[in-house]
Amino acid sequence: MSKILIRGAKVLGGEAQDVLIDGETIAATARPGEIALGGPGPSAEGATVVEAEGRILLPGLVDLHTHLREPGREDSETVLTGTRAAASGGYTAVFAMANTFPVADTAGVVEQVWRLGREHGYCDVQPIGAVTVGLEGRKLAELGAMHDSAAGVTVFSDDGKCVDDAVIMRRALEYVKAFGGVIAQHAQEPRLTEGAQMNEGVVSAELGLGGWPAVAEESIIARDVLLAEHVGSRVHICHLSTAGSVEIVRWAKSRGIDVTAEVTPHHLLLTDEMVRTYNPVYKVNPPLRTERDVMALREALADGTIDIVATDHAPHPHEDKDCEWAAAAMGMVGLETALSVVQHTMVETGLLDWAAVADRMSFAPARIGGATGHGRPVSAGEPANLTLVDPAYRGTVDPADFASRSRNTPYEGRELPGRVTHTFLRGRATLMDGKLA
Ligand SMILES: NC(=O)N[C@@H](CC(=O)O)C(=O)O
Repeated sequence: MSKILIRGAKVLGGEAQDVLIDGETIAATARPGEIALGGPGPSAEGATVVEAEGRILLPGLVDLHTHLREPGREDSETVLTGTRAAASGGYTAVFAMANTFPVADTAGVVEQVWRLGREHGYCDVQPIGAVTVGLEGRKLAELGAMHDSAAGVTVFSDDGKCVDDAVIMRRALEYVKAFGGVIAQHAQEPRLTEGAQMNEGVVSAELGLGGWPAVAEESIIARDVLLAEHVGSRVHICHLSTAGSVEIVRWAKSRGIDVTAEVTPHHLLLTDEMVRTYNPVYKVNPPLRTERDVMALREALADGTIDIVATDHAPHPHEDKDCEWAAAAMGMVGLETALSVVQHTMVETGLLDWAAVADRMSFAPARIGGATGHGRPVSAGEPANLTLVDPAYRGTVDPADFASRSRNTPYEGRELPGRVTHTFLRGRATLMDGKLA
């Protein structure tokens, strides 16, 4: 059994402590020096020492919204490359979206993705099952069979597409209620977004690009929180992007409706002004919105209206992005920059402390998705799923450094703070001194 002693890190940004990992679990936490000096409790003899003074120790990050692309689009990402990217970004568990080829709408496909995650061992992969067959929105997929499979699916989503039929959405909410599952909705009213290319507003009018109105997102969220209330079931809203969406979720929570919501790092930082460059790296679903929306999303993440940060890591190969705006695929990679963007937008602005970051990026997503063994306190007896961050680091984003197979980052050349130096999955370093194991 291998031992690792992490010395002097600020646990969740608080007091500096020593943390001893023995095998797959945290064996002890103590004041600096205590464990090494052979105080009472487990011995650190023979342990590999990680000097971590000035660093922040967090529970391993959990991403509720990752596109791993396997099966079917291995030219963009595979379970292996995507989980390596996850480990690089400090993640110990990711939820893999169902919009693969074939779609993850059967027990067979979700089990395949889950097995690949286990075999590669960089990060736990929890497949998300499709809500409807083929993501077509017409017929419920085999939700029960996916739940009962080895993959144990509890989160279902047609992400990339909206479950726009209210009756199908109602049935899905009713169905998952039986086993405590959750429907993660991609809120996009399809008729209101036909031909949409970017946020509908001043910039879209000036550029003459098809507008994507905020109401297309907000109307679906309003409907779905009411459906969740009616059915007495649980709904999760993917990638909130507008100030109005925040208001609806805030209202729903004040009514006691069982709703949770996520925001992506890019919606916390970037606006539709970027589209003036016509660089398709900024093309994403939902689209980048306005400064006012960005500020509302930050406040909502700070006050808990928005529960979590989820990356919506959406890898695309060069040829699908290096083309004219209208033809380009939507989406950005995010796993390897998420924590830095959150540090920049939320911690360095004073909106969140590190303990709250641990909540929004580990505790809460693990709870929403039911990721066993993840999002646990950093204390003795818990599984050693941990992330070590150097918050003082300043560097420029270079996509050539990415472990992801795709490079479609909107942050190329941008200076962002912080760096994940180590990631531990059940006591094993998947990332050590910034290098993948
Ligand atoms: N978020 C994105 O812009 N893209 C996602 C799916 C989606 O369209 O939501 C993808 O799978 O590429």
